[in-house]
Amino acid sequence: MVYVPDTIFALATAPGKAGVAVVRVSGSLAGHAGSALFGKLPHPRMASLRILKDAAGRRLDQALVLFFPEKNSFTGEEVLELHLHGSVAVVNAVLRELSEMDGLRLAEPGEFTRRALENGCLDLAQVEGLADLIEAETEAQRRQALRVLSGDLGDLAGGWRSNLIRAAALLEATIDFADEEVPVDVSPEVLGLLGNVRSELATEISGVEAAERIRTGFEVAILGAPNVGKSTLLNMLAGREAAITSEYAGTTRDVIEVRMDLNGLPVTLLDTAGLRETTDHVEGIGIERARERAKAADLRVFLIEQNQHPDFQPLPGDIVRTAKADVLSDATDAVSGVSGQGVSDLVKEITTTLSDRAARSGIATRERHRTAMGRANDNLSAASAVLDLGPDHYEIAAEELRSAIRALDSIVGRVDVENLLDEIFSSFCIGK
Ligand SMILES: Nc1nc2c(c(=O)[nH]1)N(C=O)[C@@H](CNc1ccc(C(=O)N[C@@H](CCC(=O)O)C(=O)O)cc1)CN2
Ligand SMILES: Nc1nc2c(ncn2[C@@H]2O[C@H](COP(=O)(O)OP(=O)(O)OP(=O)(O)O)[C@@H](O)[C@H]2O)c(=O)[nH]1
Repeated sequence: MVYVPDTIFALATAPGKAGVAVVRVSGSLAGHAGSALFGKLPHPRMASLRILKDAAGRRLDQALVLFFPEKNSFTGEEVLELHLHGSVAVVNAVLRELSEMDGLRLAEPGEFTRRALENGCLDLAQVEGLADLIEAETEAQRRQALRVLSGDLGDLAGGWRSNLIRAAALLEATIDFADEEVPVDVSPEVLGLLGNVRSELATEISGVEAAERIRTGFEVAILGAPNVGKSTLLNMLAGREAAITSEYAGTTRDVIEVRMDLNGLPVTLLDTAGLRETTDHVEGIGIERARERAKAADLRVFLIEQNQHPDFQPLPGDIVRTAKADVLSDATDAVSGVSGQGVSDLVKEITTTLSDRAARSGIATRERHRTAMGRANDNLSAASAVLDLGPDHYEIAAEELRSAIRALDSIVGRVDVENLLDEIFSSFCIGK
């Protein structure tokens, strides 16, 4: 018997009151569900205004409806979209009506996208891009996610794949004719192909770190002695009273986080406990946390009281400013969270530093991609090494090429990814 998946439905827009709410239905019964709710289906992919009614003929809502035939929809299945008045009562009534129809059930998180993947409408990298696009809060995140959703990573991997398949074919041809006179030595061409792929892999691998930061955010820690004005500066940067400030040294103990959008880059600012020797147990824990988070941060901003020698060492690339610019006679390279002096200059320096790092990102965005590319790269360097040993070793080289191709195929989910799917889709919201 042919397996027919359930028809699924869910609210696709955010729950709660809204101008319009979209309920999506996908599966072989989507068209039936539409006919049951409002009669004759509209032209495919054309919006049409209809009265939705329950099984007893009572009105549920007046809605714009869309029908996508099989193979011509987001999921690749029949899809029905109901653009409802966005009230809790309307949405609940329509969801209840759908749940009472035979063969229909509520979708699991990410299940629409999972079907798009299973039906070949999206590859695995595009699914990741879609997840990132929905999570995107800043411009850099949106642009990066959209690139992956559009298939750029799959295209890149596909290009490498073609080159490696050509290289493998050249080797196979030589292997097949091993006992005969082979007129041409294929190894220069094969090495050329491998060399190109390897250098592009190396570039992409080196960009993943920056792309991961764009995805998850850069961390910037504000550090300095107690009372130097770290919390006051954080509040000025955040534009709100995120951290408690006081004249008592040792006020901040937990790490305070503030999310910001700096020129399109997602940044988490960290306010930390003032660094000093202390006998206070709780303050000591705070200082330990401050040191750990500062170490892991992408960038550190050190605030230093004029004429004081801090007992901590800025790393190269870190930013150093003198505190309390407003009470200094010479406020060069100083900043004040009270008067705002030097703040825009500080923000500019943080932004420039992080933008330079973000610019190193390529197309690949995840550790998963880096691992796959790294494995392919290892296979290719092994292949290149054995090629130099002569035609007797071409079989081994060809095997390494096949492994490299398999590694690259895992990027788009062509192989070896079944176990990943649950993990990837569990992060989706229902209705996506
Ligand atoms: N109302 C609505 N808006 C939406 C979506 C949606 O599902 N519904 N999307 C959902 O995420 C996004 C748009 N993405 C979509 C991607 C593919 C298809 C689609 O029908 N694809 C078919 C046909 C392509 C074509 O004819 O050009 C296909 O891929 O075969 C629809 C929406 C954002 N906006
Ligand atoms: N004049 C002046 N006073 C400041 C400035 N920044 C902070 N202060 C004052 O300095 C004191 C300490 O400020 P905080 O922002 O709490 O300092 P902190 O570095 O977070 O202190 P800890 O939590 O103890 O590490 C408060 O009385 C602030 O009002 C500044 O730029 N100029």
